[in-house]
Amino acid sequence: MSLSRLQQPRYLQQCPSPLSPSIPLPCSFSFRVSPYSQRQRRLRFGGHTSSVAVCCSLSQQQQSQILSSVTNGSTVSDRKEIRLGLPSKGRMAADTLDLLKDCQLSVKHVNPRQYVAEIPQLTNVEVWFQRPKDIVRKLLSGDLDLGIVGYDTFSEFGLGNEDLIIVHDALGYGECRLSIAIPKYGIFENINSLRELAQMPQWTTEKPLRVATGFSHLGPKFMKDNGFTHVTFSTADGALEAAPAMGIADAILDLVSSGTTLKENNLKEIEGGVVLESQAVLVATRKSLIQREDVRDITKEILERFEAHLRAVGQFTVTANMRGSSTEEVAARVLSQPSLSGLQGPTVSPVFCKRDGEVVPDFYAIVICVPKKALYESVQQLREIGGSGVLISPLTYIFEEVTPRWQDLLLKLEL
Ligand SMILES: Nc1ncnc2c1ncn2[C@@H]1O[C@H](COP(=O)(O)OP(=O)(O)OP(=O)(O)O)[C@@H](O)[C@H]1O
Ligand SMILES: O=P(O)(O)OC[C@H]1O[C@H](OP(=O)(O)OP(=O)(O)O)[C@H](O)[C@@H]1O
Repeated sequence: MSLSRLQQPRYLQQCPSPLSPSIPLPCSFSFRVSPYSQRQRRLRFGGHTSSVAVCCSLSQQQQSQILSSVTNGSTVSDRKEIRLGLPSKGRMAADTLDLLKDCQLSVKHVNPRQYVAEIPQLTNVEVWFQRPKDIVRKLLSGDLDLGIVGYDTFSEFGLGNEDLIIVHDALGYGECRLSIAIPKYGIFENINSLRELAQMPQWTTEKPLRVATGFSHLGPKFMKDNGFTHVTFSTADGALEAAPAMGIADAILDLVSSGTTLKENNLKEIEGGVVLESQAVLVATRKSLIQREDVRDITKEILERFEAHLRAVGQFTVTANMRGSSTEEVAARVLSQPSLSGLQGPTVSPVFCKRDGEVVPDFYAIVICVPKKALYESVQQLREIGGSGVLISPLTYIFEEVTPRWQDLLLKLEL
């Protein structure tokens, strides 16, 4: 499909305005950077600090209102094209494009100010660049068929809706965890677990535990599931780590990857405080997959490419020469070594030469895949059993006979 067609206003008219945020939370911080360490969170509100706590637990009624508002969008059968949502900016954007490129699915993005692009290898697929949370909302409303987001965003904005299906749960980037953190000092000095935090006598109806978080769905649910009765939540668009030091919150619930931001703000994680582990995932809507064969075909192709690439990323191909009496004898020697069994066992091929006018096997060439982590160990084991001329090459794709995640998906769809 040519971009010129995509640029026509019809598409822009078809694309609905973004849904309102799933949870209307009135409070957000604006801040300017002060001359402290980059990861220290100091917020300034025109020279004054402000203390705001907004209770944002969701009632059942609110949740069902949100769900019905997001599921009443356009139906998938209205559209002929297949829409894939990709993060428009932020941490996930570049890595997502890199993954697609590594799978020979480069996105052709002619104009960086436009939010629509194409993947020439995928017929009839429109790429829409959106904020991760909007990708999830638009999957729910039926305005996207497929999307790539962090599992945290999927869980927070997907609200457990069964129409969203994770097609690939481990795309290998955007790794982080959603975790509770508390100050290292003061009344929290000796608190090291969620249980201890819940049991602190300080939390009462009048003075509940105040948690600052951007995860207004997962936060209250997690705390309730873990026995916190006296707890309120406040929110902000970033720099949550500043909230305890500012006196706005007692604890925070935020994403952590290296842990540097917590450390530099005198905060610590606690045992049992991880709500979820996250990385980038490929999501599709059940409706699109069930109703449209072309969506299933494209999903299968993307999934197969992802699986083949990601399987290959951790492996090297190793070839070596070896003397021996037969292919079976050489194979047995290779298999006697723990790191040399490859993905399905070694390939052993005779290398022929002409001796006294006769064509005979001179030596054997073996080919195996070895995990990158076990490379040196494997080379040593090969040498021990007589391997020579060891060649190592990177692997690009490993296509298996079947794609396990595709089989799982068909089962989930009952197809
Ligand atoms: N250390 C980290 N902190 C935050 N997000 C991380 C981290 N490591 C990986 N991620 C992933 O990146 C995503 C954040 O991406 P991005 O910066 O675009 O989001 P955002 O700031 O939440 O989006 P928005 O600007 O739309 O509110 C997270 O949802 C998570 O999946
Ligand atoms: O464990 P670390 O590696 O230190 O990363 C964690 C920090 O990264 C994210 O913030 P980000 O940098 O995206 O800025 P934000 O606070 O404005 O969202 C997140 O909200 C944490 O603050």
